[in-house]
Amino acid sequence: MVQDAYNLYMELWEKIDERGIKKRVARHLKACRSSSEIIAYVRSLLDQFRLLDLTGLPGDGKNDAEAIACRKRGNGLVNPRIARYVSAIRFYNKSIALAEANSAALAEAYGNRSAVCFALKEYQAALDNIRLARENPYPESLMHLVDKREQDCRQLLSEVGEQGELKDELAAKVELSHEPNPKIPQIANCLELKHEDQYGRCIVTNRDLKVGDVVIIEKPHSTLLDEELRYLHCDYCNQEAILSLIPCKQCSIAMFCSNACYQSALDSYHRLECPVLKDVRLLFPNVMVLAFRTLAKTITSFNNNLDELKLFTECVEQTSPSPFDYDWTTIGAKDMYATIHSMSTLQGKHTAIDLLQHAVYAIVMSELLFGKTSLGELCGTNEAHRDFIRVLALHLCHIAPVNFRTQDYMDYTPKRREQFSAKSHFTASYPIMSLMNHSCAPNVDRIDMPSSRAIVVIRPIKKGGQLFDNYGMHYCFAKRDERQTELMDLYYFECKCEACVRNYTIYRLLPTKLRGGSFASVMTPEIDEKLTRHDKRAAAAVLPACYKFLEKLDHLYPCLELSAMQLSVQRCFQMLYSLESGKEKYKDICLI
Ligand SMILES: C[S@@+](CC[C@H](N)C(=O)[O-])C[C@H]1O[C@@H](n2cnc3c(N)ncnc32)[C@H](O)[C@@H]1O
Repeated sequence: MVQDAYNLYMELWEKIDERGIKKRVARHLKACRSSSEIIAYVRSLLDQFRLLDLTGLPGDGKNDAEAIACRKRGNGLVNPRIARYVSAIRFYNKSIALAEANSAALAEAYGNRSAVCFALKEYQAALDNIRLARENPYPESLMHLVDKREQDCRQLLSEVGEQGELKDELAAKVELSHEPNPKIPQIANCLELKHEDQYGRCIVTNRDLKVGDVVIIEKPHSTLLDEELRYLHCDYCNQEAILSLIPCKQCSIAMFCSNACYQSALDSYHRLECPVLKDVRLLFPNVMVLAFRTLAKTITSFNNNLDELKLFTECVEQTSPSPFDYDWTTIGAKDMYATIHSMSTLQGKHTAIDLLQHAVYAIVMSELLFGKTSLGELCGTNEAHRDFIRVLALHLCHIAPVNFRTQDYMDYTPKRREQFSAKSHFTASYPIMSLMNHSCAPNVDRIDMPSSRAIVVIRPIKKGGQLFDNYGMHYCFAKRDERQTELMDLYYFECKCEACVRNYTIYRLLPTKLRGGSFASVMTPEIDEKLTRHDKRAAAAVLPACYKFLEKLDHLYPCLELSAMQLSVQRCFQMLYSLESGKEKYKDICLI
């Protein structure tokens, strides 16, 4: 088993340290005039210490024996005395992912999933799984069980009728609060891009914005599903699909909610990444896996024409376009990539050690692509092409940690007081939103939705003011020194936001500034109790009053009441708009 890419880079750094050549290596890296030189130098160091050995990687592939073992683990959980059906389905899904295409192991895994669907009263899903089982060599000896189940499903469906998903009338669509920009319909027309010496590019408003205004609703360029959800959600659209996931025919990693999603993934990135996805997941943290997927998607969108892609990236680097320069009503995949390629890379600000780390990552990614995917054949012995891929990988490794973000969904957590809680869903790249700079006391918040993200104003912003996002370092939850160190380490800037300049205190120590029960008059104990019970109607009803509170009392900022209200608003957003696990509906049938 080889070590992950982080440990590989650490080992390289230790060897450099042992040899007493740290300073020399750092000087050399900082003096490199191009990414190509950095890559060549780091490669020579890896070779010198004989560290780059990827032969021990497990690789990927179908494995019937493992598939059968997983199915048996699932079977252990469907015993009526245990009745952990949802956990069982996770094992069946893993079994489906691992089983050889067109095998009895695959057929049986579908067959067993159909049994659990039946137990969960999901009769249509049970029939779909029975069809999938029959499309594969399902054992004749067990066929009578499936026949009987099929008959029962049809009978029960004809009795109860097909139960369409209950449409949630409260899950209203989030909409922009102002006219959309005609060329960039995902943003309000009042937003403009500016450049300021202190921040670089930033987004400002040309009109007053009030609390509750939704000003951006953006779809991601690329996403990467959280590892824990691999056997529960679709790898392409990220939706929960526990009863209907189908496997990639080649790898044991990606599962999809439909053939349409499978095909879309293949056409945009999965065909190229498929042979190495398991290794890449093993070797890299999520943001870097998304950098890798972005690389695969980009090569694919240029139809593997590396010369054209090279010319294109050179042109983007010379002209430095911003996402505001494109007409998004007609934008194609290539220009879409330009909006990623021109994201902030912190060019020139990297420390030598970061350059070393990212170069190691880029080299490992490229080696996997050359060694195990069709890109090896495509590049052949063309060293210029290989060099270009390494350089492009390095560029994306610089972009990813600064710009790619994770977003949440609401998982069903029956053991907690609040039955749903936010859990990591996927990592995503958003070209427009990533132009927002950070403040430890942000004036906007994010609404995570199933396949997009919205930006909503949480403090009034005057005409000409900048929209400030929060990069995970909020003054309520971390002290100034801690925030500043973190922001410098990750994003290379010294934060001079109002919370840093005025040294706002953390949440627990914030002063209360309202006399009487003004906060409690909006967020009454009764409403709070309803929110705890996940009452969406209550969340929708209380939001306008929360906005009014934040708008009217902003002059008292910072204080406990305003921060508490911002937290309540975030809680309402999650309840109303985030993807919510459907597992709750099985709570009376089984243990989740
Ligand atoms: C995601 S980008 C934001 C957009 C960026 N300004 C640009 O030009 O593309 C993050 C980078 O913006 C800069 N930045 C963000 N917030 C900042 C702040 N409060 N002060 C100074 N620079 C900031 C830092 O260089 C940071 O690494």
